[in-house]
Amino acid sequence: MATPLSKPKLAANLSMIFPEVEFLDRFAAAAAVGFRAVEYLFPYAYAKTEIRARLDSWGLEQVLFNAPPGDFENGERGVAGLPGREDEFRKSIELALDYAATLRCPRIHVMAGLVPLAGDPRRHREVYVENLSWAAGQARNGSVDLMIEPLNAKDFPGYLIGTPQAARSVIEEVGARNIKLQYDFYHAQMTHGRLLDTFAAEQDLIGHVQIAGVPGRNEPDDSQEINYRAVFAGLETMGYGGWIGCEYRPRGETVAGFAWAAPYGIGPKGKRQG
Ligand SMILES: O=C(O)C(=O)[C@H](O)CO
Ligand SMILES: [Mg+2]
Repeated sequence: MATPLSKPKLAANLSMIFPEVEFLDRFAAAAAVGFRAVEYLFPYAYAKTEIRARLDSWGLEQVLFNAPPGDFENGERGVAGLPGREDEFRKSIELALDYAATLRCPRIHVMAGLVPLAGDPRRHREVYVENLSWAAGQARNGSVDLMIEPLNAKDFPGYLIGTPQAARSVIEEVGARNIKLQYDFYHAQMTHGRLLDTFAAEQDLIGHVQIAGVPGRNEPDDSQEINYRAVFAGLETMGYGGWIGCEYRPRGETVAGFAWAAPYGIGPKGKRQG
């Protein structure tokens, strides 16, 4: 029997899909195929008013972006857990919150950073907890949730937070209601599998979800390992009503690859969802 059709709230990740068009034109491209919400990595190369204008023009909700990650081009993946970078971290959060206010974005992913081979993970974790405690207080005034996302060790060797359990441990130690877990099914499958079980175990902390196919991080379709029809049905059964970020690299032209999303109203004839 076919899995009952769920109605996942899909958000377009504009850092990954529509690579064939300029970033600021991706908002129109997402709206044209039926998305009502967008997320991306870093908006800082653009004036926040430029982005706000596109969200308004195309009736899009901004659901997530990342705090500045340090020197991303040279391999840094966050500074929140890097000893000695505390001042830079605080300035990065102030900038991210300034963008979040204009973009009316309720979630910011705060990347933890990489632990060097000679580094002490305990010290890095200590710094991450201290920085997140400070940042949670800053974000609370603007009703912003700060997200922690476990990243898989194959793509992100040395990343400070590799499992949902490690994320939970940090969140519980920080003890702030606005620090939440970002559950990316791509990283979860690359790291541990048992996707819906681990989702259920951490659901009380989960504030955002992302998806992609495994192993290619391409379209989340039947050519890849994860059965997303079953995942969406499971999320619906568990009462997850949040956004699901489509954070995948299209194999070819983005719109040609939306067959997987057609049942959810996304595609060349996309009808606005919800
Ligand atoms: O890589 C991912 O899955 C993310 O969502 C991070 O925000 C960027 O690396
Ligand atoms: Mg992700």
